[in-house]
Amino acid sequence: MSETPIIQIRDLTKTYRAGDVDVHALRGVNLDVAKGEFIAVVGSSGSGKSTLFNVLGGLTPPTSGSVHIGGKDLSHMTNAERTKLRKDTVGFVFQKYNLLPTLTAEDNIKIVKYIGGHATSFDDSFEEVLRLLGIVDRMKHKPRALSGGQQQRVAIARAVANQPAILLADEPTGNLDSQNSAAVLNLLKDLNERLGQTILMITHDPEAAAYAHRRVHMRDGQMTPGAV
Ligand SMILES: Nc1ncnc2c1ncn2[C@@H]1O[C@H](COP(=O)(O)OP(=O)(O)OP(=O)(O)O)[C@@H](O)[C@H]1O
Repeated sequence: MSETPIIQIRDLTKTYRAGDVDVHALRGVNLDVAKGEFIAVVGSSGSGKSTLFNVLGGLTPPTSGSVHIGGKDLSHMTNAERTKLRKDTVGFVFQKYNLLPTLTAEDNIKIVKYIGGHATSFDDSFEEVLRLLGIVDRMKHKPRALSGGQQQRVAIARAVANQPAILLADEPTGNLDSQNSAAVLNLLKDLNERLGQTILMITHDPEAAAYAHRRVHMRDGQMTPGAV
């Protein structure tokens, strides 16, 4: 029995207006992502990868085409609906960890829950996530007292704190040495395999892409499939 894909993208276009010039960042992208997949999005600089993530994450509206996440159509959402999508359905991890320097690791993670109006203490299932990420004993530290790899793990914990339907990771190992990169990639793999987290990850690194089940290529705003 085949389930409806958690992400369905059809004929998606995004055109930016830069002065008098139209920049066609996405030119008809089609993609289905099954629940529980881990997909690497690869492609040269300027091919449209970040634009695709910005549309999927509700940060920017598409120009045409459709995007369904968990059955909801993003292309016709109001700004308020897109904000809700960002809060409830999508988790983001970036190359820069974007942690608040004055807050402890614990509060950096919990802030998502405060904003979301949810519980202010970690429940048992989230303690499991923290254990998986290997940061239980780092919760009282501020970001400057953590290594880059540890900061990225805190950022990942924050991204999955609300149990998002999809996790979007944009070059999550771009700032890390090879040892920390491997640790972060193994954690993403664990989140995927043990908790069934659906993950899309942009990367320039073929070794990072090899952690995914499937690799898709962006080129000039279009997508071509590719095997890992
Ligand atoms: N806000 C914007 N206004 C105008 N043009 C933009 C904007 N954002 C992106 N672009 C253009 O859209 C195209 C796709 O950019 P995008 O950032 O999506 O590519 P990318 O594949 O993520 O690149 P990189 O790997 O360098 O991050 C590029 O030509 C870029 O210059």
